[in-house]
Amino acid sequence: MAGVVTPPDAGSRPVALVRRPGPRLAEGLVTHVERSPVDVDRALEQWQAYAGALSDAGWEVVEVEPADDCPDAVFVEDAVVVHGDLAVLTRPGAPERRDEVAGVERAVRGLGLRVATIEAPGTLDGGDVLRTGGTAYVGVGGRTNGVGVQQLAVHLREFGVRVQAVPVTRALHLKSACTALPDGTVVGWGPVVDDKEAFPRYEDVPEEGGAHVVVVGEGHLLMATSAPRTAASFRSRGHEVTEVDIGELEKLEGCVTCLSVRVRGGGR
Ligand SMILES: NC(=O)NCCC[C@H](N)C(=O)O
Repeated sequence: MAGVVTPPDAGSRPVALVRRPGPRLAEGLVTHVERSPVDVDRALEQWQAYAGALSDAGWEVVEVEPADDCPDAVFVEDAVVVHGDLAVLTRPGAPERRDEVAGVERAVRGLGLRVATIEAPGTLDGGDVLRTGGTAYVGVGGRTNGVGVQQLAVHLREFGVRVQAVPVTRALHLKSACTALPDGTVVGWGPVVDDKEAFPRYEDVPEEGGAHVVVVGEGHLLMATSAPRTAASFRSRGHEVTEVDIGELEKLEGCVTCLSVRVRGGGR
């Protein structure tokens, strides 16, 4: 498949972990949207194009072993938070998703990362962890609880990261509601951002999908095609924007951020 290598081989490019969607994808959880039929073959094509876009942007794309019994495994970001050379394996808030973590652990160990864990009664989903400017904002109220935030803070203390809990009640994850541009501006879909004041710089975007940006290079953003007006506005501000259609994955409340875990430096 274009752009994807399975075993990690030594190289200087930063690594992006991805996990291919399995045959049970259409059974994935939905919380804030109505369930609609998912075309699994089309989702696989869209995922391949997403992985290809990361590769084209300079990332070494490494596949986590498939987890065919876990419908939501493609949303690999939720199973691990990688900071420097440390991989914090999560304890997903949805019990249905906890079996996803074992394969992700093997992948991060294979990359040479150190491993820490979130333990019961803590819960944490990677999609709730928004890092920008030395702070990790962690969404609490959906899949992540306060104990999970405290445990993450302990794990990230060695990096000098400030951890701040923020409420999430209107979206699945914090990063379903907002993400950050390279300059630290948090961009969000207003109707689902609980506390805009939590961020030093915050801006509304005109489309829900516009709240999801992955910074894949200097000034280079990866976004979904579902937010063309936001993409145009970011381009007019000097960003390069690559757009990918992830429509089948959006039906399961997925977004561009949750389909990969970016490992910048560290590990090997
Ligand atoms: N970080 C994310 O936004 N992950 C999306 C997870 C979607 C999945 N259907 C779930 O409900 O867990």
